[in-house]
Amino acid sequence: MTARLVDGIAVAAKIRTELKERTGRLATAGCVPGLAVIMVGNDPASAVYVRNKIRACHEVGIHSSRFDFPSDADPAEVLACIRSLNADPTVHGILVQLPLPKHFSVPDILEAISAEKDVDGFHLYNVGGLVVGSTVFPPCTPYGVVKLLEHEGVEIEGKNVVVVGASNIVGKPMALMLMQREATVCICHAKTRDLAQFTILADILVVAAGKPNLIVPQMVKTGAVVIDVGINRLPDGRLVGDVDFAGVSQKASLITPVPGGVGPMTITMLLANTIASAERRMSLAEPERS
Ligand SMILES: Nc1nc2c(c(=O)[nH]1)N[C@@H](CN(C=O)c1ccc(C(=O)N[C@@H](CCC(=O)O)C(=O)O)cc1)CN2
Ligand SMILES: [Mg+2]
Repeated sequence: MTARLVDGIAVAAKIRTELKERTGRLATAGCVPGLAVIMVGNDPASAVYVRNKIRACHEVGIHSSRFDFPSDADPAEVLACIRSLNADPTVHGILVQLPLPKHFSVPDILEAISAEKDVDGFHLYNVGGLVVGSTVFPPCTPYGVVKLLEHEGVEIEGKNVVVVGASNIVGKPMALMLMQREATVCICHAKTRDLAQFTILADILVVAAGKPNLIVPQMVKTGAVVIDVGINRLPDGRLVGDVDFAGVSQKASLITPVPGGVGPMTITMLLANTIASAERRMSLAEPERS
C-alpha cells in the first residue's frame, strides 16, 4: 500500500480564502478583527512563527499588533501588557508565543489572558470547555488536525485513535477533541512501555512527541491514517517529523508530510479563532463544534 499524501498547504489556503470572506462580512458590519501577539526573548523558531502569524493576519484582513519583550523581561511588565490588551475593544485575540524564558510561570501568563480573547485556547476556562465539549477556542494545532481529517473525509466516530505525546498544546487537547467525536482514544507518552503494542492498534495515529523516526513501519497497522505533528530540525538542517515518512508511507492509507502537513494548519486555525472571536463580539457567529 502507498499512502495518499495530505497537502496541508492546499487545505490551509482553501480555509484562508473562506476566512477572507468572513473578514469581508465583518468589515461591512464595521469591525476589523484584531490580534495581539506577544513575544518574549529571541528564540529563532518562535521569531519565524510570529513573523508568519503577522503576515498571515495581513493576508486575510486581520489587524495585528506585536509586543516584543527582551528575554530578561520582568514578568510583571508582560502581565501589565496583557491586562491592557484585555481591556482594548479593538483586540479580539491575544497570544503569548511559547516557549517563554525559564523565569516565567507559563500558567500565570496564560491565565492572565481574558478567556474571551484566548485564541490559542490555552486558558484553563477553554481547556475546561474541551473536557465538557463546549470549547470557545479549540487549540490551533489539534484544531488543524481535525480540519485536515474532515477535509480528507476520514471518519472519526468509533475509530481507534492513538495519540503519541501528552503535551498541553497538542497531545491532551487532541485526545479530548477526538473523544468528543466519539473515537476510542489512547494517549501514549514518554514513559509508555512498549509503544508499538498501542500504536499497532490505531486506525488513526497522531504523533506529537518531538522525536525523529519514533514511528517506524512495524508500529503501524496497514491502512492506518498517520498524522505527524512533530517538527524536528536535524543537524544537517533538514526539517522532519516524528514518523519514518518513507517507510510508513508504504503501510498507511493516508499520511501528513513534514513540512507541509499539519504545520500550515496551526496558523490558519489561529486566524479562524481570531475571526470567530470578532464575529462573536458582533453577534455574527456561526456555531462550531470543538
Ligand atoms: N502561543 C503558541 N506558541 C506555540 C504554538 C502555538 O500554537 N501557540 N505552537 C508551536 C509553534 N507554532 C506556532 O506558534 C507553529 C509551529 C509550526 C508551524 C509551521 O508552519 N510549520 C511548518 C514548517 C515551518 C518551518 O519551516 O519551520 C510545517 O510543519 O510545515 C507553524 C506554527 C509552539 N509554540
Ligand atoms: Mg484570564
